[in-house]
Amino acid sequence: MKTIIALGSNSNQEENIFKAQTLLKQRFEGVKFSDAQWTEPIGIKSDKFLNCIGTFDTKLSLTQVIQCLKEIEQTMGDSHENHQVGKVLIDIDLAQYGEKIVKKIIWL
Ligand SMILES: Nc1nc2c(c(=O)[nH]1)N=C(CO)CN2
Repeated sequence: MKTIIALGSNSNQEENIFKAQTLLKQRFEGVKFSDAQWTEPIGIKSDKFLNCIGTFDTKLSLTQVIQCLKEIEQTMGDSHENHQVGKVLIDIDLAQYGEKIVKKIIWL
């Protein structure tokens, strides 16, 4: 299934986006990334976000893809506690799975 994901970080941004891209390449063969772009934080007071989009083709189900993205976030140390204080180490959202829009990307 053709899949679109959105990556974002507002803390140690360049390093965290790079690390997430590396982990995603290990999990999803052939994943391609857009250039990363700096964006103003939306909905929270924080440092700027570094955002990018990833696309890949997968045989995994929608639930499995979401689970896999969550595991990568956790591996990188992202947590609810950090989010509560406005710190997003890494956010990897499933935006589109096949024809299904799973989540609107707010910063686009
Ligand atoms: N510009 C921008 N703003 C955000 C983003 C994001 O990725 N980019 N993610 C959020 C939730 O994690 C909240 N606000």
